[in-house]
Amino acid sequence: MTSQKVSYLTQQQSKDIDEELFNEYKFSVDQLMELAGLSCASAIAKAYNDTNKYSKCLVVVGGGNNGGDGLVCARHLKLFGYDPLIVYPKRTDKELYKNLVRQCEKMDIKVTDKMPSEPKIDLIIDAIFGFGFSGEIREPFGGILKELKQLEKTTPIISIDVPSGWDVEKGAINNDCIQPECVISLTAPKICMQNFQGKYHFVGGRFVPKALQTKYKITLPDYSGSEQIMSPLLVLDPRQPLSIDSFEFLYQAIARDISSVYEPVRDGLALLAGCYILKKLIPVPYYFYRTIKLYFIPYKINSVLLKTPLTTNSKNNDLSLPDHDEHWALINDCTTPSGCAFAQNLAKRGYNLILVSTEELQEELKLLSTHIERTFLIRTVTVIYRWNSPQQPLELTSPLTTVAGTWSSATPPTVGQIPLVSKFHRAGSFDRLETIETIARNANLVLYINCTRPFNDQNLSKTLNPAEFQSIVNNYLIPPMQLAYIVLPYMSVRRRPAYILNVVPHQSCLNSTLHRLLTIYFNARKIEYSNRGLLHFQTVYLPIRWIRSSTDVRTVENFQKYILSKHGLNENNKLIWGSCKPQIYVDTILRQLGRCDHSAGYWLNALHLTCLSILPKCISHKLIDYWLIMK
Ligand SMILES: NC(=O)C1=CN([C@@H]2O[C@H](COP(=O)(O)OP(=O)(O)OC[C@H]3O[C@@H](n4cnc5c(N)ncnc54)[C@H](OP(=O)(O)O)[C@@H]3O)[C@@H](O)[C@H]2O)[C@H](O)CC1
Ligand SMILES: [K+]
Repeated sequence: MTSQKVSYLTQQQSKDIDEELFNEYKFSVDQLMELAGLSCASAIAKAYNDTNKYSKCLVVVGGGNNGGDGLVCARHLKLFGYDPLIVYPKRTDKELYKNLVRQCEKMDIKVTDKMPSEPKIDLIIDAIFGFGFSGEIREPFGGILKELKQLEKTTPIISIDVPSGWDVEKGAINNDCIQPECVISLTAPKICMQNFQGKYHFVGGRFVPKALQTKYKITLPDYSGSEQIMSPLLVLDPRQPLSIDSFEFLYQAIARDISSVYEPVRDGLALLAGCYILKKLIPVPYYFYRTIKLYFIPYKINSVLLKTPLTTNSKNNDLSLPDHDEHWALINDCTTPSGCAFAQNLAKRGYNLILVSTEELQEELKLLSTHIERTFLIRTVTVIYRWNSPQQPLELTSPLTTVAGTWSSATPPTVGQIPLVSKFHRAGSFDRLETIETIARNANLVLYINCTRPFNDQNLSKTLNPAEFQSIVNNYLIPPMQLAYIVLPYMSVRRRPAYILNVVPHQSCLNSTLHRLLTIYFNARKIEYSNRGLLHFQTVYLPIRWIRSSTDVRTVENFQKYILSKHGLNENNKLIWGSCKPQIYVDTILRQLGRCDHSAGYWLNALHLTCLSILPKCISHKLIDYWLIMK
């Protein structure tokens, strides 16, 4: 999914909208079918664009409009250079369908009744049933779907609108159901697509007038320009071993705020999720396991942490930190322009910094850390996230090991006290928590979450291939989430104030998955924290212009190089300052946390920020824009 929000339709809604398009809006079936089929062919051409590898397409056509879409799609595929073959076992006795078949035959597309016996096919297009499907599958389609299920092992299946045989709302109801690699939802995804685990999900069928959309209170894709399809909604490559902390989780979690639904069983689920062997013993679908793990473990851990306050005052306590009385701030994604600028601003005020960035940027991270230590005479610790190699434990690059306390195997730690020594490393299950907990032990003032990636930027997600997109998501979206889940309770236990500042450089980020997830999370935890005046959460919009002007962001490497060349490092490899002006925010944060004297400046800033937050976005963004230029 891009983090763009699109409504999921029930079967009834789909039928109602369909009917209204025909009856009220006076579209004819063939008009909409043409557009539907064209979007499908366009999506296929986009996802399977290597016509040397993917040439022979088997289009399996059912008796309803979904089948009609398939016939149209076949015709366009032919025009796009593919070699389609149509299997049409139960021909519809209607003029429209006869015409569609004739058009195909005239274009040298073979139409047969039976599945080819020795199919040498590269792609299968499933146009058997769409949202009109219900009940038990009747023949000949039962047999055909069984055959497709076998072929699925070697050949990608692309389903039009709904994977055939799936319940339009419940999804795949048993293991016999096909699992397409790609689905092109028409008009909007049907509810079953919330369980889709394939590689590509497109939305097409750009024909719904605004008024109809308003009437049904649905959100449809925000197609760019003249596009007939929206870029993949959810991009996962099942062939690549997925990091357990994948984007899919966010997608699932966002799809519904499960915290309220599952509250009564939350602890049970968290425990289940914590059992690494569960995945091996019980064949639960991977996404399910992943979801419960990522969503429920934090709750469990949080409660453990909250119940086990660590007596940091005790002299012989393992966790007494040498820097307990110092101010430490954590900056996530500190190699971005704004992250870098915030780091320098905090350092200027005497804060020691925990600088977090991803593996690919470790050189830059080192550079930044040295630069800051030298310039501001403070201490820094660098932490690297390594999300792409789940086998390897996370590494801390600086002396955090020395401040994390010592443990003996005779007194193993509790969940809340996981040490860094490798023999306690809980591979798999609690992977990565060590780092995060260590951060929590050390960051005694500000937790800064920097979310400066324009994930919603449509052009970006379009220009990156699925693997790259996923890597960006894993690298830049998940760390802040985990930090938020794990670090906050820790800080709360020690009565350390936490200030989450979510910095976004692009308007679209305000609708981003991360932002929404953080908001859900913080709203849920607000009472717990705000009673003690410990949690502040704020999103600020710092417009940075590089996104719009970006030229070549087709690869992650280029993307990062681009960021660095533009905002992080110049050609001489010398650090330059970030492009935003964070001083004002840093001041405000520190004052709000009581770390600075209150002053007229504080109130002005507070007022300023409050005003901005209550103004409509379109105005506040303009104002901040203007304000930054003026400064
Ligand atoms: N507004 C839009 O988004 C548009 C979407 N289009 C496409 O139209 C389909 C929906 O088409 P519809 O004709 O309403 O229904 P289907 O094609 O999905 O299904 C009807 C055919 O399937 C047969 N069927 C149904 N259930 C079974 C079953 N259990 N076993 C076997 N066969 C079944 C049914 O057979 P009958 O014998 O009952 O007639 C029909 O043949 C939508 O999904 C989009 O793909 C439009 O093209 C444009 C507007
Ligand atoms: K289908």
